[in-house]
Amino acid sequence: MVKICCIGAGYVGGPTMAVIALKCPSVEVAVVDISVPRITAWNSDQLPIYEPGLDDVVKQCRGKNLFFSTDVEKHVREADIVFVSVNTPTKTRGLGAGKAADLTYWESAARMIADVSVSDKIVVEKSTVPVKTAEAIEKILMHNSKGIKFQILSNPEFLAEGTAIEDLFYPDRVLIGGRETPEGFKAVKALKDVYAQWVPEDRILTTNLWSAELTKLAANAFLAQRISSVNAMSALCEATGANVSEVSYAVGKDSRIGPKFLNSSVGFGGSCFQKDILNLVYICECNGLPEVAEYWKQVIKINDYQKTRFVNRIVSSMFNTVSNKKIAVLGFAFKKDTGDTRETPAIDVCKGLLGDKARISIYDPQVTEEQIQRDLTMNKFDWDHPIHLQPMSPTTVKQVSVAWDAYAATKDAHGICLLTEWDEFKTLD
Ligand SMILES: NC(=O)c1ccc[n+]([C@@H]2O[C@H](COP(=O)([O-])OP(=O)(O)OC[C@H]3O[C@@H](n4cnc5c(N)ncnc54)[C@H](O)[C@@H]3O)[C@@H](O)[C@H]2O)c1
Ligand SMILES: O=c1ccn([C@@H]2O[C@H](COP(=O)(O)OP(=O)(O)O[C@H]3O[C@H](CO)[C@@H](O)[C@H](O)[C@H]3O)[C@@H](O)[C@H]2O)c(=O)[nH]1
Repeated sequence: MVKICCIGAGYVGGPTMAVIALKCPSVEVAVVDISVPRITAWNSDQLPIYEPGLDDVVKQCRGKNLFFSTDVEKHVREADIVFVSVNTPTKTRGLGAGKAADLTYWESAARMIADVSVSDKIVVEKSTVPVKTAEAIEKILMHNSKGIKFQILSNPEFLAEGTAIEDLFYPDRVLIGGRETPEGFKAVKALKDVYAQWVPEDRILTTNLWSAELTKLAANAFLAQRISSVNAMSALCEATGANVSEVSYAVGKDSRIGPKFLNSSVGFGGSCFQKDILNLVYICECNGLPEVAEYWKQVIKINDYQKTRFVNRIVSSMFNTVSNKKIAVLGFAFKKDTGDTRETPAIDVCKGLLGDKARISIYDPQVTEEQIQRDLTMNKFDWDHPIHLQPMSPTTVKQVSVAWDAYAATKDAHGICLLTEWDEFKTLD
């Protein structure tokens, strides 16, 4: 029986491994994490993340061929294939701060794999990493002096939150990059055999390591660029009387452009787009490509501009002040069907309104008051570290209250900000 171990039981590791376990009954899958509360939650009826369809998949396999554990070393030692799906946050200090990926957690996982292994293994990069990371990981693993052989593969994940299970069941593509050597090809085939149990062969792409690593950053940059393009257009629409929904619909009808990812918004959020583009920008700069870096930086600048523009429009339309006015915020998650608030535009909008002394009443069907208060008091990029390493916020923002439904949040409000497109908001009175 093939044994898989995944280090990191987060938004990617949990759902991805649950689907592998479901689709490959002959594979034993262990998902391990240093966070005890997270693993406890994965083993309970209240999973640590909200994702449609996930409960059902986990219930079908947990205890059979899917296990969640904090015994990281034991499961790594026993595995044939080790996925690494740990945090790769934006660096907050030192060289490349504010842009480069912080590979602390990745490196410590790689060193642990090297230390505890007693047999050859395939190590799979599931986290999003800078191009050429595999080279560094190889160095760490190969210098183990025990004669154990490791093959490194890059298998970036393209799932989107809120549709993770659907995306994993029917992926547009699965990408596997490996070394172009006989051992590399053999490792690629071993991983391909796992996915081939439910993904059609023509959707499993194999490339060299660097292409796979870079494709992940490129795909996110292209997606985010579409949103910044339509959001930039929304500013011009508002200035001219054009309607951005009509414009984007008509533009998307061109089959060369296509209709997806053309919804204008308060700006994109989520743990990936900004982080991955900043990382791409840094890589371009390090490779002596300042023009290319500048080009991608603009995607982030427009995103920040859109969030600021939204706040400014609210304030200017309310006699240039929201001081002591009650503003209702409907939706705090970065998109519908998730409780994830990482880099949600709601944080910037709320902070902007608080800067003008508004009173804010927030309702989101999946986000707790505790999370909202943490988000509004946390420093930039602190959110992307393992939970037990995040700073606890000693204070709460007094002008912010959290309501139990949309009507309570909007009662007596001077203005309403609709920040997440939850379906339940469509049918409100
Ligand atoms: N969230 C997404 O939609 C998504 C999609 C594709 C790719 N990614 C990438 O996947 C990676 C993981 O993202 P995520 O959203 O699942 O993050 P996450 O924070 O939800 O999960 C990461 C987990 O790794 C654990 N961890 C960190 N260091 C560890 C170690 N040394 N040993 C064991 N466990 C450790 C943390 O405790 C945490 O539970 C990131 O690189 C991200 O960019 C994310
Ligand atoms: O037309 C659109 C589409 C999306 N968004 C916003 O963009 C953000 C990101 O949305 P989405 O891409 O659907 O969710 P993520 O879970 O962040 O998924 C992205 O980031 C993941 C992590 O790398 C990748 O795996 C996915 O392929 C990629 O879609 C959200 O704030 C959305 O509201 C828009 O503003 N307009």
